Amino acid sequence: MTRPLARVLIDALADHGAHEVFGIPGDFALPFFRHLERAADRLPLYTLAHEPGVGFAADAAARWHAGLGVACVTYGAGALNMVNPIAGAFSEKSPVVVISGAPGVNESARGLLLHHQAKTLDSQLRVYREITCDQAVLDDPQRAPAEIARVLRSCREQSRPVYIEIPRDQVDVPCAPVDPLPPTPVEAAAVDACADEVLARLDRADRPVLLVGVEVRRFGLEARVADLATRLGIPVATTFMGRGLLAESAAPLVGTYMGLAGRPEVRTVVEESDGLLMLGVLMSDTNFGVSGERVDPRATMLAADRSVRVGFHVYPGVPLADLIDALLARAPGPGAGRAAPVLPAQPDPPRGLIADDAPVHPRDIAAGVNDLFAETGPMPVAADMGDCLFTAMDMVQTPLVAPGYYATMGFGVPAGMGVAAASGRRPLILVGDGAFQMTGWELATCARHGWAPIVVVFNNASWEMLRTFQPEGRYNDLDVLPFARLAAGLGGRGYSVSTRAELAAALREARADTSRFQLLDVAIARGEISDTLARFVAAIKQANRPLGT
Ligand SMILES: Cc1ncc(Cc2c([C@H](C)O)sc(CCOP(=O)(O)OP(=O)(O)O)c2C)c(N)n1
Ligand SMILES: [Mg+2]
Repeated sequence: MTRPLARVLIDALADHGAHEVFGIPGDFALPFFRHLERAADRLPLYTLAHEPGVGFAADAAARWHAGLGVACVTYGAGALNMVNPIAGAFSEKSPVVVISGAPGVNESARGLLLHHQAKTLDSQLRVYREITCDQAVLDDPQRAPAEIARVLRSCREQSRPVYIEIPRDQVDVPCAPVDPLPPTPVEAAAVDACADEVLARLDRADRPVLLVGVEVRRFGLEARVADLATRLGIPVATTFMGRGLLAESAAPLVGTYMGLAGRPEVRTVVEESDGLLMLGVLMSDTNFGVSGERVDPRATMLAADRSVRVGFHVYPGVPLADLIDALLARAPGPGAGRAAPVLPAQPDPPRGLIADDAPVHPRDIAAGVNDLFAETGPMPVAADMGDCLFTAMDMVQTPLVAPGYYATMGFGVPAGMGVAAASGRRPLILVGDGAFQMTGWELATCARHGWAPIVVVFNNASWEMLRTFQPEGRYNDLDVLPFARLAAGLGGRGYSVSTRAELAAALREARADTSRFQLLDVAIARGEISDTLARFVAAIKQANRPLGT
């Protein structure tokens, strides 16, 4: 039984784990949006104001669901506007499906240059080939079902964005339904051999450690990894991007590894391990760039990107989930493994904000948020790039979406809205004044979707993180903007905060008002940065200092 191609694609997205669509239409996408609007019962459509926001929201929704995020845009001006968010999703292994409208199959035959066209009609496809793991152009309804099945399986299995282009004259063409493909075959003997060798190395090690990263979250493996660590009796650390993983479990968690920028006791455990098993970790500079000692590759094993490197050799085609299941099948029963490791004490996150007339420091925001969460329960958090992200490290562990590796600004506000759509919960958004000026205006779309996030703007009138690297740069001076006053015009409620007492009161009132978004415009003096950012910058400077200095 055939249905219009657009509806076949929408059903396939839902069948592969999509829960909603974020988008902005255009004339090349209008026919597809007509079907989207009719299919709202399967996939609700949320429109935003600017395509970067669409991409960030879809990325955050994908992370929240550990499923597919969907970003639907028009050809050219729309899709090319969204390149940065999708590049970030690729870097941070977020499974976003980009759907772009396109000129009709025969439109190019007229020999005219088409509006929104860049260099050539397939320039956009070539750009997206660089930031997605698979692509399809649905210009043939006979091949479309197989193309969609292939691309959506790639998205799920690789946890990376994919690109689907749908010419506007193909949207209503009759098309057969999509049969989801079976998982890509895995060589069981390779998985067994790999698991045997990994376990043997862990058994031989005096100081084995698990380091868990972003893929554990993306593939929904947190409970299995917690069980594995507990049964093996091996301490577990998370990477900067993996922060929050296992926080709710009984696993022997030592904390977040941030090299010289993190707690020395965590650094010691990781860097002095003689059997480091890294599960789903990105070998990035933000995870390892400020390491005290370079981890010894002979003592490390890395399972990521569907392969496992053990020392200097690699087992290709071994997905993380298959390895973890094989290790669990071999692990000793509960309590039969090594004696539970002695763990360094976890520091208490700052609490007890002193509500006085002192100016606000980033650590006061962490304390105020921790007090709030203790009182009324935790909220999911979306953080932008800047000191707000480093301050989030001092907040109690709650689900956090942030550009921890790709490090793009502009992520925070639209990502918080994506979490609101995906979770149905009220998020807390942390954003600097610089990043707010990029995508903060998306808050104006909250009212039509019924979202009421609490937004804390770290307003130091500065690109302060850059100033820590290059203090003499006057270009880091930004204007003091009245964000609280602007909030009302965008449909929200604003609070001007310049003292700790005003911060405490604003957090309480904002939490109580669920009628619209709440924006706390918190004045912070230039030069006042979180302790974590201060350590990170010092570590970067130390790690990058010229040899011999
Ligand atoms: C889209 C984009 N443009 C530029 C940058 C570079 C950059 C940073 C990173 C290093 O690449 S941090 C930073 C300043 C952020 O200012 P603000 O949001 O006010 O936060 P804070 O004052 O806390 O620093 C910039 C411009 C970036 N990360 N992302
Ligand atoms: Mg700033």
